[in-house]
Amino acid sequence: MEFSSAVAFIFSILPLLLLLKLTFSWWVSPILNHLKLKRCGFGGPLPSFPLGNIQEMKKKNSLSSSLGSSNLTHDIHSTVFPYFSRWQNSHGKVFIYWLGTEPFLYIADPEFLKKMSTEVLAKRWGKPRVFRHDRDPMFGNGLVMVEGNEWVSHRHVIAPAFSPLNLKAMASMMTESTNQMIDRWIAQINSGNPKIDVEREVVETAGEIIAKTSFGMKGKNAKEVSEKLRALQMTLFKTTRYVGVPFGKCFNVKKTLEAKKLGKEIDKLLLSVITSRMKSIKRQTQEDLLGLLLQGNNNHQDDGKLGKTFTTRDLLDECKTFFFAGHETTALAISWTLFLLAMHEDWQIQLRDEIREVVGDKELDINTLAGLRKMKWVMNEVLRLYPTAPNVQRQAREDIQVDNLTVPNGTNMWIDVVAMHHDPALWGKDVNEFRPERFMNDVNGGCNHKMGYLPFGFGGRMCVGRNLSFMEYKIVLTLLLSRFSFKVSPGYNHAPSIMLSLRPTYGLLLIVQPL
Ligand code: HEM
Repeated sequence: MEFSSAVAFIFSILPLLLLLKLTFSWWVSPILNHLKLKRCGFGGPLPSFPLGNIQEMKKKNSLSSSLGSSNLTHDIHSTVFPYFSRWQNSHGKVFIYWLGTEPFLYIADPEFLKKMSTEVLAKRWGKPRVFRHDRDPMFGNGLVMVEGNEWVSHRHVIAPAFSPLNLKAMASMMTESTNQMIDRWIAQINSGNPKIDVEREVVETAGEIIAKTSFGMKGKNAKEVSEKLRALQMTLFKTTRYVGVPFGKCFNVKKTLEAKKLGKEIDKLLLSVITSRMKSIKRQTQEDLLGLLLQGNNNHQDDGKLGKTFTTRDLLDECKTFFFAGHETTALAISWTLFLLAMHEDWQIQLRDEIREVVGDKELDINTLAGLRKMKWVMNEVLRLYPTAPNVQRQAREDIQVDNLTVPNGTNMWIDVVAMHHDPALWGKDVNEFRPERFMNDVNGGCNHKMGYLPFGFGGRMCVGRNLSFMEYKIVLTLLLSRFSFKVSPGYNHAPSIMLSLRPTYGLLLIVQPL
């Protein structure tokens, strides 16, 4: 065969080869995987090609996704995850379901989780690759997504930035933003409207706080970055997504392009902050997270690497990661707390008394805040009933043996924290009641399994920012409870739902009265 006809032949069979490859990876391979998982001992709802179980996941629960204003129940699992609640009834607390052609191991059994996680070191866990691409504009290769030895070195550099000593310097930034929010509320109340959507307000304030504490941005700039980052999150999570489905992105090209554009704009804004801070690295005095990371890496090299670990790209991804992982989870914990306190006036009074005794006229610093014990029980109980990070995800990077079951290498995992936090078998009959005192003498709140309470995840990958969130939670609540009392507004519609975090779908309308 002549050279030119050989080339022509190769080109003519290329589409066929491509078709075979796609057929194998999207059709044959998932079927083989399904059979393998069945052989390994896992059941679950029957998937169909190409959506897997997505169709069923979109079906609304018969209870409907809104609980209304008259039924302020905390029994929310079947509202926020109706499909998991249905599948649990027929397949138990551990089963396989499918997002498109990707298998996910659903876990709501803490004993299974304990056995599985003791088998695997933190650095050997993966994060679902199928989410990596989807969430790239938000997290890039930041700490939430990075794996293996790279994760070890990122975590090693980042963790000390959250030490109590470093957090101390951030308290005043938090107080400043909260006081600005309080001034807005007073102006609104004085104009005759005491109904405030506390979720919208607190999320906005927490966005500003994290922009200040992460990248040292203030005023208009902080607002712009935080607004763009939030717009990106909305674009990615407010629309119906077909993660795991072949050509899933094509279902929503407009939103995908919008997310990409926002991602680039944010990168540009943050990049200018990072480069100007790198130039003044020797004079580095700012005590925000970026400043601390730069100080920790201050032997600036010419090859684009910052000292031990971080490139400029790494820093950019970490700044975005802090923003996304940090601000909404904390803000929603504060918002759900205000809601629960509005329902339980006795606890508002108890916390106000504690604030008066422990804080009084003292400065709001980390040592003083440590004395707010009841406030910590309240935070724990709020994160039990309304875990703002409602699930934890992993991917197996090796076969994992749990008793007589094998979790095959590559299996994605979805740990349903909402289900475990509302399981009467773990917490008893009062599981759906707000009882902060259950944490009085037990950090695990009386849960009968130590892996049944996971608001901040588990093992070596547990939330690195939890100290920052404890401090922010206590500062914001102390300032708010010292100035206002809260009641649930008759217009509030109780509809917790998932948009990455667990949030109130229609906002959180409370009646706020100055004390
Ligand atoms: C109430 C507030 C918060 C909650 C409920 C929360 C919850 C979580 C959860 C469940 C995880 C996953 C852990 C796992 O995979 O086992 C996580 C990881 C993480 N969180 Fe938080 N978080 C909060 C606040 C924050 C804050 C304030 C920051 C930073 C400013 C932050 C940064 C991170 C990062 C970077 C990770 C990834 C850690 C790693 O994989 O090594 N979080 N968080």
